[in-house]
Amino acid sequence: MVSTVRLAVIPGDGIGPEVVAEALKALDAAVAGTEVSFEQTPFSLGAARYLETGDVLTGDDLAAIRQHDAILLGAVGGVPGDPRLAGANIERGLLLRLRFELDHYVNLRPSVLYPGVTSPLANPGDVDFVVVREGTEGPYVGNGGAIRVGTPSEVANEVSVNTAYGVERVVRYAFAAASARPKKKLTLVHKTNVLVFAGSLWERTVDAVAAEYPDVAVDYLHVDAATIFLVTDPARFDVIVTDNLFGDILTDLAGAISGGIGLAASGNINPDGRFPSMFEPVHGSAPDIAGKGIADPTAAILSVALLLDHLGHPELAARVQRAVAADIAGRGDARRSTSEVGDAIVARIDVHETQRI
Ligand SMILES: NC(=O)C1=CN([C@@H]2O[C@H](COP(=O)(O)OP(=O)(O)OC[C@H]3O[C@@H](n4cnc5c(N)ncnc54)[C@H](O)[C@@H]3O)[C@@H](O)[C@H]2O)C=CC1
Ligand SMILES: CC(C)CC(=O)C(=O)O
Ligand SMILES: [Mg+2]
Repeated sequence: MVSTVRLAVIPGDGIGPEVVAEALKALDAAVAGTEVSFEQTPFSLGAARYLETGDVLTGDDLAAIRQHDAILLGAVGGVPGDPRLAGANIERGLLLRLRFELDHYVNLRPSVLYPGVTSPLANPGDVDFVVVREGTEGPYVGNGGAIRVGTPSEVANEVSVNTAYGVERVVRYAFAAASARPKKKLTLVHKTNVLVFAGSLWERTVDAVAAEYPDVAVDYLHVDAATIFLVTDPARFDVIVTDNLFGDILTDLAGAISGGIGLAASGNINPDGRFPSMFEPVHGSAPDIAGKGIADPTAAILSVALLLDHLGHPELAARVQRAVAADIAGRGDARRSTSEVGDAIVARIDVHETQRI
């Protein structure tokens, strides 16, 4: 059946537009010759737009984005500490607002150590796990405030919000994901020994849902210990379920052990399908390398694979993933530009049908 997907494209700031350009080339190649096509609408959003117009995300922007089936985002945010962006809070006003308004309660972040990738770990073993990070609650909701700001007696609060409704739905998603994977293991990561109220809610919810999934082995790690095991024994993980903040931190580490942040893809999923889900690399706008043409676009390209899978085209997703795996296997130490990596992956997507990897 012929289908046209309405795709909102937010290239964003820094290396965002550079990697999104390559991701779109890969998307075109993946759907070429199929009955799936994408109708793209670009949205100019991010720090650059704010500096030009003073707008971060208007009601009209949001309404227009909602009309799409999916979103591809590069990265947003300027140079950390740039005083011109002090009042804007691009990350909260744009990125987090999209995640909250579009109810992206699952932030899905797979980590796979592809053959040929150099991990900084001596013996990484079989790294193939996925972090299911809660995406709409936790300390990122903006529930806080400060008094006596700028004085020696300043007090600043940032409250973590955890609701039974919010925790249960993401835990259910994580169990279903674990049950569908070969290892069938779920690890709750939290800090229940000190964050006792939220920790207890997460623990009780996991225990309750676990009763419905006797096939899934469940364990628990405090987040500090989880960082140890991600480095010493990442193969022990299968599905990690955790809150918004811990998941943010753990997935940069997960990216680093699986070959670098330039390979780490993610999906901000609204599993109910009421709103468009949003796919983006785990990394940020990397102002330190922006404009140099050296950003690795692989994470953005793998985010396209997650997008295709989410839209019900696992065979097209696999086409992209196989091309990436083949490119990675042959990379060696040669440094390539952003577009050279994109072109090489696209070439492998194109030959996919004749040269199965
Ligand atoms: N989803 C998003 O839009 C995110 C936005 N940010 C924003 O991005 C800006 C920069 O944040 P940072 O903390 O520096 O994190 P970052 O992820 O942008 O960069 C961290 C380090 O990783 C490197 N790096 C990142 N992506 C890479 C790639 N594709 N290829 C090669 N190297 C890569 C960078 O050069 C830098 O050395 C900030 O404004 C931050 O708020 C940060 C994380 C996520
Ligand atoms: C604004 C931040 C929450 C973005 C980020 O670092 C992430 O989602 O990984
Ligand atoms: Mg992050």
